[in-house]
Amino acid sequence: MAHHPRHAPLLAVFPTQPVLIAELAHFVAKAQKDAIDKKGRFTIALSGGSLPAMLAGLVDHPHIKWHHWHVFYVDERAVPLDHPDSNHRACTEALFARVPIPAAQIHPIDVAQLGDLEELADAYEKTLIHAFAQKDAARFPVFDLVLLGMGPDGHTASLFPAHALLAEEDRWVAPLADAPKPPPERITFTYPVINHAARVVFVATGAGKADVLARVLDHPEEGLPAARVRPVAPGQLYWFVDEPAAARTAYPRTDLKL
Ligand SMILES: O=C(O)[C@H](O)[C@@H](O)[C@H](O)[C@H](O)COP(=O)(O)O
Repeated sequence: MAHHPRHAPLLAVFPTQPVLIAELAHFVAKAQKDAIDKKGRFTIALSGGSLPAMLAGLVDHPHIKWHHWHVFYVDERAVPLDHPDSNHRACTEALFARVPIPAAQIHPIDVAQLGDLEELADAYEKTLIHAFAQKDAARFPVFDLVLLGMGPDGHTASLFPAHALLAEEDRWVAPLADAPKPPPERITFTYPVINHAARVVFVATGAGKADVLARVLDHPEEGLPAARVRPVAPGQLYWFVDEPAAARTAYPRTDLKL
C-alpha cells in the first residue's frame, strides 16, 4: 500500500485527562453526525485498555444519535464476554449499558460461539463483510471511526512489535495465539482495515506513554506497531494525548478547534 497518499498525523494535546475526555466526546459526536448525515449510519471500532473509560464523556452528550451506531471491536481477547479481560465487557460497562444503541448493532467477538481462533477470526471477518460489503465498494471496509490505544511497547490493537501479523495485507481480521502480553490468545483487525478508516484516533495519557509517543511520532521509521497506523487519504489519523504523554515529543501540535 506504499503508493497510496497519506496525510501526516495530527497531534492534539490537552492539559488534563478530563479535558481530553470532553474533547474526545465532541470529536466523536461530530464524526457520527457527518457519517449519519451522509449515509444514515455510523460505524465505529473500539479497543480495550483505558479507552472504554475514556468514552464516558459520550453518555450525556446531547447530539448523539445512538440508534444509528454500529459498533465493532478492533481486537479482543479470547475470553468469555463476561470475563474481566473482555474488551466487550469493559465497553459495555462504560458505555453500552448506559446508552440506547440497539443490541443487534453491537458486534462483539464472541469466543463462546466458536472454540477455534481461526474460525473466530473468519467469523468476525464475515461479520464485517456483511456489514460493509454492500455499502462500500472498496476492497476493505471503511470505518467512520477507529479508536485505538497504545501500549508502552508501541503495540496497538493486538499488533505487537516484530510480530508476523504486522505484514498481513489480505485478511481483515486475524487470530494470534502468541501475544506477548497476556492473555496470549486474541483476535485483531489488521493494518489494511485500520488504515482504510475515514478517521483513526489514538488516545494516550500519562507519563508512561511519553517515551514511546516520541518514538512513534518523531521516529516513525523505527516501525513500531503504532507508527504503522497511517490511514490512506482522505483518511486522517489523530493523536489525542495529555501533557504528560506529550512531554518528550517534538512533533508539531495541532489545535483541532472542536
Ligand atoms: O490488549 C491489551 O493487552 C491492552 O488492552 C492494550 O492493548 C492496551 O490497550 C494498551 O496497552 C494501552 O493501554 P492503556 O490504554 O490502558 O494505556
